[in-house]
Amino acid sequence: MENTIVVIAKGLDTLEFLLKELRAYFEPYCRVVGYASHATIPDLSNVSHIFLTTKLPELYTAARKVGAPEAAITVLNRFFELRKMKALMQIPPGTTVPVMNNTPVSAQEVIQNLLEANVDHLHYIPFYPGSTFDVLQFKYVIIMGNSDVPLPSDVEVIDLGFRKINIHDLIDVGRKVGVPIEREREYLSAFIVEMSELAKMLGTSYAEVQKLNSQLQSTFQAVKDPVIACNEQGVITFINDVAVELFCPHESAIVGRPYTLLKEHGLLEPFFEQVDQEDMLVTIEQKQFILSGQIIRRKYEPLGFVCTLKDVTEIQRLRTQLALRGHTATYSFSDIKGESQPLKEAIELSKKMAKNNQTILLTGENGTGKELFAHAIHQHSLRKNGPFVAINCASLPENLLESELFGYEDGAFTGARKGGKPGLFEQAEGGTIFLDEVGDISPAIQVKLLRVLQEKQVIRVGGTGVLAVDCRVVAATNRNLEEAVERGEFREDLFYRLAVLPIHIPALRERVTDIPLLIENHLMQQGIRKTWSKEVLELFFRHDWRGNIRELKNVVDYAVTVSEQPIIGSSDLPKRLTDRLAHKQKATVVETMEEERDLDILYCLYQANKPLGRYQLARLPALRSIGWTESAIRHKLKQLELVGLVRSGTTRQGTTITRAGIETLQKGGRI
Ligand SMILES: Nc1ncnc2c1ncn2[C@@H]1O[C@H](COP(=O)(O)OP(=O)(O)OP(=O)(O)O)[C@@H](O)[C@H]1O
Repeated sequence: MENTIVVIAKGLDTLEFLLKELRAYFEPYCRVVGYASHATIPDLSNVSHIFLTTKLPELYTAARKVGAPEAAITVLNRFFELRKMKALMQIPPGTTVPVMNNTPVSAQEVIQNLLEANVDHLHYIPFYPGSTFDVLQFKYVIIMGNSDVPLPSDVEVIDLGFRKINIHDLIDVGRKVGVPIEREREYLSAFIVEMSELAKMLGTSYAEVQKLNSQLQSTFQAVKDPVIACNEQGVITFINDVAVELFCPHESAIVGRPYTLLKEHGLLEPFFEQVDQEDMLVTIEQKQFILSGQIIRRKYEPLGFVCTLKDVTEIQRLRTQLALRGHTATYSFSDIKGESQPLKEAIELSKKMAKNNQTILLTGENGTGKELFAHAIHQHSLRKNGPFVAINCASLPENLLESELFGYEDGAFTGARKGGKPGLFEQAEGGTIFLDEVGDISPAIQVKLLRVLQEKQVIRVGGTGVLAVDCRVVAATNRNLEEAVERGEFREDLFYRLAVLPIHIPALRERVTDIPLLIENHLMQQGIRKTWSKEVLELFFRHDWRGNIRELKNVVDYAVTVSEQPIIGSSDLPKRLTDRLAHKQKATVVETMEEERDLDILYCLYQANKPLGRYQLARLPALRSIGWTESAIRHKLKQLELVGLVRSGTTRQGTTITRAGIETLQKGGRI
């Protein structure tokens, strides 16, 4: 399963807001994508986590239809930004206030949230598009970030903003997908700071805020590590059960009492004295913990401190797990299934080249198995006992990719870790580094990479010292790098350095005889057995498989999920696949694969009926599911413009289809 999280929302505004929040927490460790429930959601059978924004059954049904049966589907727990609640607290008790949202269920959900948080001094009534009562009879209306209904100006609108994701949901899933502990701790501290600022703002004590917000309480209980917060007088304002167990198992009603009541309270003293401390290794009850504390200040005024403890054995376990995930090759040649001649030749060649120490360049379309080959080559090489470090060069912004690859020195940029950080080339010492999507790297990184390949040396970002590295490079790309060189987009000298030993991985359409074996193997891994009608297999043999094995696996998962018969027939296949085959039969003019691919893009522009940028095109499920990337779309649009089928604006105005483009679609039987 891919390390990808999907969020499905009812409204686009909410979706956009939540995507930003999720991406900030999970990226670059896990990909996050989102869909509105009314849009066509592509097959998600490869996705590990699906989040729904609200409890609506239609969202659940949408997720079940496209997700793998074993994917975790979670309804996000969400809560308002606490500071926004100040306005609510000032409404006189007993006032009737409509709570507006885009459906009755979500309006009710917000009311429930408010009541659970003990903000129960008001009488709330759900209000949504279509509600029959006249809003004018009320003095206040609560809205959540947007209002689909125009509101009269004499009603006081209290905007609680979009509800944010409960930090507990982030932490919980973050641990499963490999978000580092540092980020978890950073979020937790920020959350506590927000709480304490709110307390000050409302003029209440921390304890009152804690009472006010049961949501917060459950968050702290759900955090599995001890958390203690004190105000500036050293009075305990939060403590979760794990911390009670560790520091004062025989006491009760601890909140509101001085921290000196805790066992080992001397450890917290520096924070009380407002001395900022580095993380410390401490031993409590014969167990080792990392103690981190944060002094909470608003402007220069101290508000107290928060301490968290992390069990060292747990940290070590997580580190090993991450290291194992990132730094070992998990597949060998026996995992590459297929008996066709082109595949056998690619395997034989790879086995021979594996023994050599030279740089290998794997080429092939998306989803052909390049990554699988890279793992297998490492396992078959003399470096097999060394690390295998993989990175997708297209998935990170330029500066992050640079520091990931080459490392950085202390103080290289704001937020740089103390003591610097070794890059992946250093971490791959004695092993192999796999540079996936190498064709997408920027000119600046191309220069740096060339240096590593030529000199076998790296210079960390912000550093001057030269470090010798000993690792073998295996790179992969789905771009035609020779063409990129001709167009001046890829350095020629780097191309020759990378393509010392080139291996081409054949596309699935060049080895359709492997399809039955691939299907059987894929289903066997999930313990499923199914029979496929002859008609379906014939369709599979004729299909273009532009997303290759990844697309095949998705189609198979889809068919297995929707089929209710013992034998899978063509009616169980995704519509886009059968549609495309139907179009293909109609087409007389368009024959080559390349032209088919052009038609896909032209058709999307035709359907959109307005200019679309390459970013928007790359996010269309119809193009993404068959492997179109943003950079591939950019090149294709340039080609189509040259032959007059599309027109692009001078700046970022997007691209439109021309009359000639529409005629091409007609000739191709698409419209
Ligand atoms: N010969 C094969 N036998 C079994 N599974 C395969 C084979 N080739 C590819 N796969 C599976 O197909 C999926 C795509 O493979 P992989 O990620 O290696 O492709 P890729 O060429 O690196 O794709 P991309 O260019 O998009 O990164 C993976 O789930 C992989 O396990």
